[in-house]
This record gives sequence, C-alpha cells and structure tokens, in this order.
Amino acid sequence: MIEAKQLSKSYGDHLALRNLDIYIGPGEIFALLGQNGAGKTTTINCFLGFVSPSSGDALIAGASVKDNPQESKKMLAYIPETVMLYPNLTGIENLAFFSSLAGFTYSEDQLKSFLSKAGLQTLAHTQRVGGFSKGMRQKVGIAIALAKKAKALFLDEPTSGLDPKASNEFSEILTELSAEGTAILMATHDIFRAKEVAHRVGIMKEGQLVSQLSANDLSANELEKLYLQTI
Ligand SMILES: Nc1ncnc2c1ncn2[C@@H]1O[C@H](COP(=O)(O)OP(=O)(O)OP(=O)(O)O)[C@@H](O)[C@H]1O
Repeated sequence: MIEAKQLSKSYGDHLALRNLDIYIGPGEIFALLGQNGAGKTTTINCFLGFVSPSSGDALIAGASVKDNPQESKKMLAYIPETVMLYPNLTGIENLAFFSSLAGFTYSEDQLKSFLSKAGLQTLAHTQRVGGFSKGMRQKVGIAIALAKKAKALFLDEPTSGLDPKASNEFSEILTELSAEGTAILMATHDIFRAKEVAHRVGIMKEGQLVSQLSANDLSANELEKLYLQTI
C-alpha cells in the first residue's frame, strides 16, 4: 500500500534520504524513529508529493506519487504535528470544507458521525476550531482522513505535546483505523507510543533505515536501548 523503492532525496550536496526500501501493507502501522534530521519528514514529504525524490520512487497503492500526483493524493491523508484548520469555522464546517476539496459531499449527520468516530466530543462539533486543543484538532484531522476514505495515512510526530490521555486516545483511534485496513506511516520521537501502537518499528540514522523490527519482538525498554545504540 505504502511503498518506497530505492527512494533517495538530496538537498544540494546533502543526502537527506538514502535508498529507502519499505512496504507497509493495508492495516499495518509502521513507526519511524530517529534523531532530529535523520530523514523522517523527508520520507513523508516524498509520499505527500511535497518534495520530489532525487531518485527512486514513492508509491501509494501501486501509483507512483511523482507520475500520478492527483491519483495518489486522493488515496492519502496527512496529519502533521499541528493540524491546520480554519479557526473561525466549526468542527463540522472544517470537515465539510476539507471533504469537499477531496470531492466528497456529506450530510450533516454523516459529518457528525466521522467526527464522533474520530473521538471528538459532540459539543465540539458545532464549536469554532479556534478554541480547540491540539488533541481536538488532531481528531478533526482523523475525521478528514475518514471522510476522504484514505487508504494511506501519514503522521508526523502526532503525539508530540499531547497529554498522556489524549495521546492514548489518539493511539486507540489509529488502531481502529488500522483494523479497517488503513496503512499508516508515523514519524515519531515517542518510543513508548511507537511500541504500543505500531506493528513494525524502523530506526533511521543519517537518511538510512538502519533497523527494522516487529514491535512484538521487544519491550519498550529494550526498544529504547536499541534506539540509543543505533542512533
Ligand atoms: N528543504 C530543505 N532544504 C535543505 N535541507 C533540508 C530541507 N529539509 C530537510 N533538510 C535536511 O535534511 C535532513 C533530514 O531532515 P528531516 O526534516 O527529514 O529530518 P527528521 O528526521 O524529520 O527530523 P525532525 O525529527 O527534526 O523532524 C536534515 O539534515 C535537514 O536539515
């Protein structure tokens, strides 16, 4: 579903991403760990079409992002660290707007059901987003992904700055999305959450994926140890 083939990206003479090969299947959650500057965001940006690879390919459901930008964008959703929404619009209005950009028109009841499924409390559906917490904004981001019927979901440090309860709720929603078949690539510094929510964990160093393992194979403490030895 989410696939990188020998994906590389240089900025000038700096090789930020080197020959990444990865496949994340439907329903799989892959967490990408690595220090600041390791190449995690660059990887995600290649899939989003925000940067074009220097060589290799990023594919969504077999469609190359660089060759089929429109087709691949329709299949994906992206949740950055801070989800950008229109502060003067309500939760429902934001969702209606972003769904319409993706070509979907929903009734108010359908929009509400996406927001509820994403975990946003009913009262907030009709409140302006300007007063939302970070966790609430992310739930709207998840609702947008649901409304877009995204097959692939990309997240860049989604739990950074969330309190433990919000972070836990967020992980539960990701698990539900994965159970419905969404392939998820998540860049994170949160080793505990990575171990908790992901099926597989990869560690990046200086643009290379140097380690890949099944999250079941070790405890959070062991993962942290491996991380510190690797980076
Ligand atoms: N637009 C750009 N122009 C030049 N260099 C860039 C650009 N974007 C990223 N880089 C460089 O590429 C390397 C990888 O950066 P990237 O943002 O992918 O790392 P990261 O693992 O996401 O880090 P962080 O955890 O801080 O978000 C870094 O050395 C960074 O300085």
